[in-house]
Parts: sequence; structure tokens; C-alpha cells
Amino acid sequence: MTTATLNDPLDGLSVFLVGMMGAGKTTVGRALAALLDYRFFDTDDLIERVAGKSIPEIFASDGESVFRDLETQVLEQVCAYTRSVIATGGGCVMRTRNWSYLQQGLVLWLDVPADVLRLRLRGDRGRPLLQTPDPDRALGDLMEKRRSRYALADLHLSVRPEDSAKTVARRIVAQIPSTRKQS
Ligand SMILES: Nc1ncnc2c1ncn2[C@@H]1O[C@H](COP(=O)(O)OP(=O)(O)OP(=O)(O)O)[C@@H](O)[C@H]1O
Ligand SMILES: O=C(O)C1=C[C@@H](O)[C@@H](O)[C@H](O)C1
Repeated sequence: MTTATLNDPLDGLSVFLVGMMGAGKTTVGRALAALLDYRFFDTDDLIERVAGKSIPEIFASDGESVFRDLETQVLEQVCAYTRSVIATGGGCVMRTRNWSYLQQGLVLWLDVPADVLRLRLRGDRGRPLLQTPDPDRALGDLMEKRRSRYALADLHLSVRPEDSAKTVARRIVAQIPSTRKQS
């Protein structure tokens, strides 16, 4: 007889997906959670629930620093869960303290080429940091600043433009055995 636990390549260790806005952390995260039979959390959703307002509203009324504090608070709470896939916000890697929470699990960088991100995010109104006269440039600048932080992840997955979210999730599962940490 097989059970999800016996087949679990992570032995219950949670997975944190990091990467730029639009990398697919939410979309791939859901597919990955289904494959692993894990829970799925999205820190952006949790922040909105804690704050009782949307992310654009938090940025507009309270500012980015309040948003970042909420993000840290949510990461601190969610990292206590085992058997979970956690999609994080694109900027969480920039605060050193957040790494003490991320490192409770396997940290996986979904690395998507900038031109693919730009296409996915064109016309997006939900990401406050892109609401500038030149969103393509803002995205490129953020990527430049963050790349070295994403590179601290345990696993780096280069997503090909043709990969569906399911394909990406399957590629992740295939790579887990060679990268897993001791829990
Ligand atoms: N592998 C994929 N192939 C095609 N489209 C994708 C893929 N992954 C995600 N998308 C699309 O890209 C957009 C952004 O995806 P998603 O919201 O999952 O990104 P995210 O990394 O969670 O972004 P954020 O950090 O801003 O919340 C969505 O419209 C989603 O449907
Ligand atoms: O890249 C970022 O800094 C952000 C990404 C989104 O997931 C949200 O967390 C928010 O819009 C900020």
C-alpha cells in the first residue's frame, strides 16, 4: 500500500517559492501542492486577510514599509507549517530577517526571463511597484536588484517560456531528490 506520506520526496518539508512578480509562484505553487498532496498558501493573500484590504490599498494608504512588516509577520507564522507549498511575494527576499523563516523549508527560485514577465504583466493593475510611467523598466530594475538574493535559494529552476505551470511543477518534483535538505 502507498500513501502520500510514503511517497513524499520532501518528508514533510515545506517549499517556499521565490521569484519575481509574474514568475508563476501562485500558479505553479497550486500545481505543485496538488502533486505533492501539500497545503497551499500565498503570502500575498494572507497579508490581505490580516490587513483587511488589498495590496494596492495597503501600499496607497499605509506605504510599502507597512506592507513589508506585514509580509515578515505572515512569513513568521506560515513557516511553522509542514507539508505546505508557500508562494511568497516577489520582494520578500530583500529583508535579511525573512530568510530565517524561508530557511525553515526548501527555498526554490522560479527564474523566468524578463521578456516573458513583461508580457505576462502587461497592463497589470494589481502590482503597485509597476504602476509607473515605464513599468517594463521598473520590472527590469527590480530584477537587477533582486537577482543575487533569489540566487541564495536552495534550488534554481529556469522556467522555459513554453513550460505550462503543470510542467514546471513536474520539473520541480523531479529535481527535489537531488536538492533536499535534512528536516
Ligand atoms: N507557466 C506559465 N505559463 C503561462 N502563464 C503563466 C505561467 N505561470 C504563470 N502564468 C501567468 O502569469 C501571470 C502571473 O502568475 P502568478 O500570479 O502565478 O505569478 P506570481 O509569481 O505569483 O506573481 P506575484 O508575485 O506578483 O503574486 C498569471 O496570469 C498566470 O496565469
Ligand atoms: O515584487 C514585489 O515587491 C511585490 C510582489 C507582489 O507579489 C506583492 O507582494 C507586492 O505587489 C510586492
